Amino acid sequence: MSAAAYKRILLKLSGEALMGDDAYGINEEVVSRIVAEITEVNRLGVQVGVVIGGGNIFRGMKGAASGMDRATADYMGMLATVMNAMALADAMRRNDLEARVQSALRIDQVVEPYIRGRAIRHLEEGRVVIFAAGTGNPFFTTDTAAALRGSEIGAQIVLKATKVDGVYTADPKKDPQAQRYHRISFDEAIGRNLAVLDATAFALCRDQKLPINVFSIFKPGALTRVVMGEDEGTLVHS
Ligand SMILES: Nc1ncnc2c1ncn2[C@@H]1O[C@H](COP(=O)(O)OP(=O)(O)O)[C@@H](O)[C@H]1O
Ligand SMILES: O=c1ccn([C@@H]2O[C@H](COP(=O)(O)OP(=O)(O)O)[C@@H](O)[C@H]2O)c(=O)[nH]1
Repeated sequence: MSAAAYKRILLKLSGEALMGDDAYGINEEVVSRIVAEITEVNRLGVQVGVVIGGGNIFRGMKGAASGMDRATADYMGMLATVMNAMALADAMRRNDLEARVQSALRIDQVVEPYIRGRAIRHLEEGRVVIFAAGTGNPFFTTDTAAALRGSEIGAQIVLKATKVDGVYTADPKKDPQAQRYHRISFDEAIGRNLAVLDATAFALCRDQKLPINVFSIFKPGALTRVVMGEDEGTLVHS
C-alpha cells in the first residue's frame, strides 16, 4: 500500500534546470535523475502529470527583447517545450516507465494532441502524461500551463521543481538576506509580488484552491519527500 499523501499530482519541471551545468539544451545526467525520481513516485501508485518548460532552449521574452514579434517568439518557446517533453518521455521509456506526450499545439505526426479525457485515462492506467506546448497560447508561461492542467486533471497539488528550494521573502539570487517561507498563503504570495511563480499561475491556483509546493529540482529525494507529505520547500496554500 502506498503511504503517499496524494493520488494525483501535477509536476512542473523547469526547462532551464534540464541544462544542469551545461550552457544550453538537455543534460542527460539531470534528466535521468529526474526520471528515476518520477519512477519512484509512480511505483508508489501516485498518478503523475508533468508540465515541462522550455527555457533551456528558447524563451519568448528573450526573442521579443531582441526585436522579434512577441507572439512568434512565444510559439517558438512552446515548440521548445515539445522537444523537452519528447526527450523526457524517451528517457522514461529507457527506464521502463510508460509515458505519453500530449501537445497543446497540434503536431499529430509527432505527439498526441491534448485531450483531457485521454490524459485522465492514461493517468488511471499508471502512465505518466507529459503536457507539452504550455497552454498553446502566446503571452502565457508553463507555470500557468501547470496551474491549468493541474486544475483540469483534478490534481491535488502542483509541485514546482525549480532552481531555488522554496519561496523566499525576496528573490534569493538577488538578495542574500532573503528568508525562505515554510508555508505561505496565496493572498500573501500575490500581495507581496513574490516572483517564484507568475501572477496568472498563482491566481488560477488560488481560485481553484489548488496548493503549490515549490522545491529544488537539484536536491535528490526531494520529490519523493513532497509526495510523502514531508516537509520540503515551501507550501503555498489557500
Ligand atoms: N520570492 C522569491 N522566492 C523564490 N524565488 C524567487 C522569488 N522571486 C524571484 N525568484 C526567482 O524565481 C526563479 C524561479 O522561477 P522561474 O524562473 O519561473 O523558474 P522556472 O524556470 O522553474 O519556471 C528562481 O530562480 C528565483 O531566482
Ligand atoms: O502557455 C505557454 C507556455 C509557454 N510559452 C512560451 O514558451 C517559453 C518556454 O516556457 P517557460 O519560459 O515557461 O519555461 P521554463 O521557465 O519552465 O523553462 C516561454 O518563454 C514562452 O515564450 C507560451 O508562449 N505559452
